[in-house]
Amino acid sequence: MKLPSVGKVSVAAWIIISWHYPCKVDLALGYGEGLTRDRVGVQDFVLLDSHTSETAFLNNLRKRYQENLIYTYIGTLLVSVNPYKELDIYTVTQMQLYRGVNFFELPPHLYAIADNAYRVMCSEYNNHFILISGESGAGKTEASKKILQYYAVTCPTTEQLQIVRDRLLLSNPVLEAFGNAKTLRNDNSSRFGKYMDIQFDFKGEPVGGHILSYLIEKSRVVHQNHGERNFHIFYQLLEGGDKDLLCWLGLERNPQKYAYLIQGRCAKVFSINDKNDWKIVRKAFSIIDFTEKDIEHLFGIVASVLHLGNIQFEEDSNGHAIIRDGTQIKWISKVSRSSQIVSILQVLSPLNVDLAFYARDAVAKAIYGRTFTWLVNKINSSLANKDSTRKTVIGLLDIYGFEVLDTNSFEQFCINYCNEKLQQLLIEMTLKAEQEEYELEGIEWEPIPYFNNKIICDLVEQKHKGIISILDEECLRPGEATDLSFLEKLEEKVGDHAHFVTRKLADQKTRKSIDWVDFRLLHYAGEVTYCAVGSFSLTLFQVLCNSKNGIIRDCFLLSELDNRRRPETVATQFKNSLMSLIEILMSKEPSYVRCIKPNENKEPGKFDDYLIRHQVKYLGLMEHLRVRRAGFAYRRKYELFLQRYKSLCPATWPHWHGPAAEGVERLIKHIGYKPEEYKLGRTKIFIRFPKTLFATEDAFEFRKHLLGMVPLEACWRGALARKEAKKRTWAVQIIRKFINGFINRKKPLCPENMEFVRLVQYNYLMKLRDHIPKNVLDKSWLQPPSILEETSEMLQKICIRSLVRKYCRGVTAERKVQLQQKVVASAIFRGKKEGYLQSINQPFMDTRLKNDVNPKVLQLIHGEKIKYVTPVIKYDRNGFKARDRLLVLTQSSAYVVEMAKIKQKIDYATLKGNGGSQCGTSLSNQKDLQDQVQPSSMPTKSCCGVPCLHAFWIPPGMVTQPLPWAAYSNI
Ligand SMILES: Nc1ncnc2c1ncn2[C@@H]1O[C@H](COP(=O)(O)OP(=O)(O)OP(=O)(O)O)[C@@H](O)[C@H]1O
Repeated sequence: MKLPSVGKVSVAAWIIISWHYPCKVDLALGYGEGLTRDRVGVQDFVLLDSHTSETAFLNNLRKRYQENLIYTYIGTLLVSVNPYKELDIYTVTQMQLYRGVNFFELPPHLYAIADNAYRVMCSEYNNHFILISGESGAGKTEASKKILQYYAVTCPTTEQLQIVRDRLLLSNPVLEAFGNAKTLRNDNSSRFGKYMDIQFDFKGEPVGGHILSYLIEKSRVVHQNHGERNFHIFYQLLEGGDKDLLCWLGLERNPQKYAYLIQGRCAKVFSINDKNDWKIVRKAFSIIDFTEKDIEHLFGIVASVLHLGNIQFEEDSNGHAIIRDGTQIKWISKVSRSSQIVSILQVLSPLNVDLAFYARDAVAKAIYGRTFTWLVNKINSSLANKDSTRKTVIGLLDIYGFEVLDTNSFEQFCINYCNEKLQQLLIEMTLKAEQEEYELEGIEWEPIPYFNNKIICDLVEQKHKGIISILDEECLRPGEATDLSFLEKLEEKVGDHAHFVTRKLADQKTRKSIDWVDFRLLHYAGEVTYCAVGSFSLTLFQVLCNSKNGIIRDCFLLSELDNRRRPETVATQFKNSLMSLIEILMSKEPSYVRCIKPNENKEPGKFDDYLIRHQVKYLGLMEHLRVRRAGFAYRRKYELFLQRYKSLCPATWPHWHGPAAEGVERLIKHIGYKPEEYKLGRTKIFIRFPKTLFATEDAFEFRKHLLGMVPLEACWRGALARKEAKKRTWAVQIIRKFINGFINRKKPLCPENMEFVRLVQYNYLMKLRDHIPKNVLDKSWLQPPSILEETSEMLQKICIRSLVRKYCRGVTAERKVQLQQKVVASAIFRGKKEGYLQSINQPFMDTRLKNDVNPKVLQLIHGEKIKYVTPVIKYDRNGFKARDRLLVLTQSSAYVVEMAKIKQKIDYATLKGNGGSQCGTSLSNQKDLQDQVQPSSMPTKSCCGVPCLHAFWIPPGMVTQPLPWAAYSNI
């Protein structure tokens, strides 16, 4: 299966395949006997018979290259020769093959390096980096992309993390569009340095990333050598951008119309499909979280740069530069939203024409350079993992290769200085560190000479005496600095350095090849002649600070101008960023990929002996091989070694009580290490061959399965990390849910507010429990939150009912009668009879009501004398009682009367008249009353055994006993 282009397709499908691929542990095969080992030459230079011979080295490399075996090891370092053709070795099947397999079991491959770093990271929980180096066109960027793909496909992941992984992958096409260009050496040459951290959580899932970029080659924006192009994005925009976009930007599709795009005379390149790449970049933007506004601003800037390049100046009568045609300026101010750029005119007008062109280019370079930095920052925020749990990282360093051009400017100086630093790092971390360690540990060792390029690094970076310091002084000192004054200073201060030459210092023969404004450095990789440098105008900077284009404004902060401190020059900034990069790398475990460019013509199958020999030499591969060959592949502190492998020997398992060194001795004796396979140092064991270590590791794996245990320390660390991570994740989730819930608290119950509402309900109910009213008179009630208003109302009703029931149950029969009378009295008199309120607390006297009731009232219904009046208790469908009617019994009939209506009549009849004076009025209305008093069916529900009619009040002297059922049967 072939990998689809990373820019286009999500890798989820590959992951599903690889997810189930089991770890290969095949003890029966043994190391070095794997079925898949290739047998062309030697796959590890350490096995080369004449390991000191450069020719033998090249022969092996060539032999393998011709068989399309582009990878060969030197121990754990991978040498890669650019095939310049598609090989069938980057498929998902290949990835699966390498996943979880010990390093030397399979033919050398990038995947083995990537997998090894990953597995060590997971088991030892430490940070790693893979340094990919080599000259321009050697295949560094391709290698780093392939490693990234490998992790994307083989690492465990969740659906949620799919986005992170896609962003990691898709950051590449965007960065390449803005940071890569066609050069003579490479059609897709990275014109910036890149260090990318891939962050993994404790489960080994890729959860985020971070990119550091180094010094983009800004000069390319305004000038390209013959056969080279500007950055890809310009051509992609013109070729792929739709009509409307180009129209809005004021651009034409034809790149020949733009001065900044045609200096190399190769706007169209056979190997590059700008249209297609544009589509990938556009899609990538949406995945890595760019808003339409960001994109609009970004292309506004790209277009402005093109318009800037087309501005032409001519001389006015005073010899000052004036702009020939204002069209470009109009477009610039429109698409970059920066009318301030127009005010460059004022800045430029006192300049002569040459300086005006120079200033125009300086603006273009500065805008582009800073926009690139903005772009990287933006990508970083989309890759950022906000979870603060500890993560381990694997860093991929793909930095521009050593470069020698016909004219080498300040940028080449920086690129080559960077390569010196990385070479120095390699020396420090391998050759030097290794040999020092043997000495320290008392291991017998014959030192291997190697060229230490520290002397060149010092020449460039030393404080006060180095080239960068001298450049800083010249740039920042008062008075006008010129290229020549800078060169003079260099000659004065570093003139006697063995790796520095100028025309003045050179011997007769060399002199001819160095110009008066040049200086030459003898780098570890070869000689390079540099010409002097220019600087950037502060006034132009000020203009750009005021732009309305968000990106331009972000890129040119006015605060930078306020800085009273001595400003840092670009060279010093670069030096400092390299220093911190080295620091970052030094704290991690290294893996190395050394890329070799096989020929200058990008031709597949062509192995240029001379060119490759040169690279083998300056990459220090022979020295590395010699150290590897004489040295030891692996070393470990006794304690750690014993801790890991003690289960392999009965004497050390489960505990060894003596000194760790002795324990290790017993252990390796038991396993059967041969004397030539190891050495015991003061604090560490040194194992010469990887195969010995891997055999031990496999035996350990096997043993683990036998014992049914898991790797204790990894498991323990994993468990701790998991626990901590779980706790944090839980806390974060709760807080997040709470905030979300609070925001959505007024919405109907939904997943967003569910937890919050439950929590609020719980808290309210708990509080309510402690504040519940204690008796029927207590009317207080805890104020509910708005989401609980309805519930609270219901609860309050239930509570009151329960209190009332409780109260009623406690009422004596006598009091009950009193209350019943009071209720009826209330229905009749409340609000209508003076002194009623005062009478509430007074118990009724036997005679009182009798006196109060006007006898005429009792004759209201059909003129009959009322024998019995009582509220009817009726149960509705929900079981609630209603007491809105009265049962009225006369001598001949029973009536159910709506209380409200009869009250009305009673008002007229009794209360107002209170003695019968008005009663005539009322009686004249007898017909009305008749309508309201209708016979009703009997209530069917019973609440106390008696059919459901309760006499609350029996007017004294009328009916003294509840009537038997039969008495009502005619209702
Ligand atoms: N493994 C590979 N398989 C096939 N082709 C490759 C491989 N590696 C590199 N190439 C080819 O070589 C070209 C140059 O490679 P790459 O861009 O990776 O070089 P580089 O070392 O990063 O150069 P620079 O320093 O200029 O960025 C690629 O565009 C590709 O065509």
